[in-house]
Formats: sequence, structure tokens, C-alpha cells
Amino acid sequence: MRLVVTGREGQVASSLLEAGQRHPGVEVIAIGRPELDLAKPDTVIDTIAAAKPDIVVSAAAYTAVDQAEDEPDLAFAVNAVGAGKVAEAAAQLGVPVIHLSTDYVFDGSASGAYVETDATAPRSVYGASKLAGEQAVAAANPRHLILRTAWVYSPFGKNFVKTMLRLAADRDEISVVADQWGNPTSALDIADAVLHAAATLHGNKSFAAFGVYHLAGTGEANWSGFARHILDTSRVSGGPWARVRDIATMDYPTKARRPANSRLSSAKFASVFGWNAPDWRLSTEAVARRVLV
Ligand SMILES: NC(=O)C1=CN([C@@H]2O[C@H](COP(=O)(O)OP(=O)(O)OC[C@H]3O[C@@H](n4cnc5c(N)ncnc54)[C@H](O)[C@@H]3O)[C@@H](O)[C@H]2O)C=CC1
Repeated sequence: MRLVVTGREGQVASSLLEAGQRHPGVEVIAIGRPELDLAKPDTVIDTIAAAKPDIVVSAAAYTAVDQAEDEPDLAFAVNAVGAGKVAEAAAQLGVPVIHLSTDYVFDGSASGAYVETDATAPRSVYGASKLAGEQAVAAANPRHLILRTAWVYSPFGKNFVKTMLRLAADRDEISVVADQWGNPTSALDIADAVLHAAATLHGNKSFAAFGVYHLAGTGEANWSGFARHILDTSRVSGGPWARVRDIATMDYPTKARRPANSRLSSAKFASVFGWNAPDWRLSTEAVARRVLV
């Protein structure tokens, strides 16, 4: 099975490249700029066709959530038009697309965990551009899995785990928002789940349960609880530690508005694909230890 993933150095693409090496019979090819530039739709179809995928994984995106407020045209070009082109390329080749989306398609006003049929209402340009991407992907290729994930961290790229460990090396105390709730999700786990779903699609040509799925770490957290767990893991591993002070979102203004509750229920993914994410604490410990080495 040959998986072609967009976004060569992204957290999910890097994790898939690593996971592919552990699975005999699976080949993961990552493609990215300049050969494939989602902001230049002309570069997408031929580059994906040349990589000869059995399944396309659409993981590249404009992910700078705050900067997107100032660059809505670029965010939509990449996350909506570009994502649609990737799905179209897969459709032309007669193969499925697994597209990554986000919890930020929700406004955060729900009291419980969001399920796939809940109404979307993004609060940010990034969230709106990703929602438009979901619609473009679904329109371009009926054989799609849209996997909405959340709060992604890994040993690769930029993410919250690395930021906390870096700050703790210089400070005694870090202020972190305590009133936004979600599911921290390791890109290593996303890669495992994507490989699992891809094998199901590849092995069962009559698979029919295409559509939207939520896929996030098991268990919930707020950002300050997530930070404490990262730093406590660091301390017992001999790494830096700092006190975490709870603050409110209003005390940490950002350009983009974020949902207060973006918890996702991953029950549909578990029941269709028979795959459950580990508890977020265990996955966080594994990634924090790797970052510290
Ligand atoms: N990072 C997070 O916390 C979350 C991410 N997601 C989604 O998961 C997916 C994967 O995210 P990550 O791996 O964390 O992202 P990342 O930011 O680590 O990687 C994104 C990749 O896309 C590439 N890219 C950006 N613009 C491009 C363009 N015009 N053409 C080609 N490539 C381009 C970047 O170079 C980078 O390699 C994305 O679709 C993202 O929207 C969803 C929820 C949360």
C-alpha cells in the first residue's frame, strides 16, 4: 500500500513517514513545496499523479491560526481551494483521500463533546477556511475520510509541548489559559490511526462508510492541565520544570477567537475502524520524553 501525504515537514506527515517504516508493505511518500504548493492549484494534480498513490493523505495546511486573521485569502486558497484540488487529484486516480480537519470548525458553545453531526460555526478565519476545505474535499471526491483532530503535538515541528519545555528552561512560572477545554492529540497517534484506516480502505474495496470522523486523544484537558502534565513529565525525566499559573482567555488576548470547549467524541472512528487513541497523558509523556532527549 502506497500512501502519498501532503505537507512534507508537517507534524502529521513526519509522523506518518516514521510510522510507515515500522509497517512492512506500507510505503509513505511525502510531497510538499515547491513541487506541490496548495496556493498554486496548477501544481497539485500532476504532482500527486506522479507519486502513484493507493491512498492520498491530505495533511498540508495553512495552520497559523492567528496569522490567518490577517491573511484570509491565503488561508482559504490553501485550506479550501488547495485541499479540494488534492481530493480532486485522488478522485481522478480513482483512489480515496484521507483529509485532516480541525476542532476549530466548532464555536465551543456545546456543553459536552462534539459529535460529527453537530452544527459547525467556526469563530476564526482558520476554522472557516478548514470548514470550506471539508466541503471542497467532499464535493471533489465521494471516497473521502475527513478526520477532525485537535491540539496536535509531536516530536516534530512547532507545538505546545515543545513551547512549554522551552519556556520552562528560562522561567520559574508560565501563565497558561485554563478555560479552554479540548483533547490533546499526538501526531504519532494520528499517524497510527491513519495507517489503520488506510489499511481498511485498501483491503475492503466495498468500504462504504466514507464521511466525517472525529479523531482525538482519549480524555480531556485544559491548556494549563496539559502544560502541568508536560512539565511534571519533564521534571521526573531530569528536564526543566516551571510552575503553571492558571489564567483566563481574556487575560491572554489573541487575534483569532478560539472555542472554549472543542472536545471531540471519537466514538464513531472507534466503532467503524476498531481503533482507540491512547489516553492523552500517556501520549504526552512519550512525546515529552522524546523532545527532552
Ligand atoms: N496542529 C494542530 O494543532 C492541528 C492541526 N490540524 C490539522 O491537521 C493537519 C496537520 O497539521 P500539522 O501536521 O500539525 O501541521 P503543520 O503546521 O505541522 O504542517 C503543515 C504542513 O503544511 C505545509 N504547507 C503549508 N502551506 C502549504 C502550501 N501552500 N502548499 C503545500 N504545503 C503547505 C507546511 O509546510 C507544513 O509542512 C492540518 O490539516 C491541520 O489543519 C487540526 C487540528 C489541530
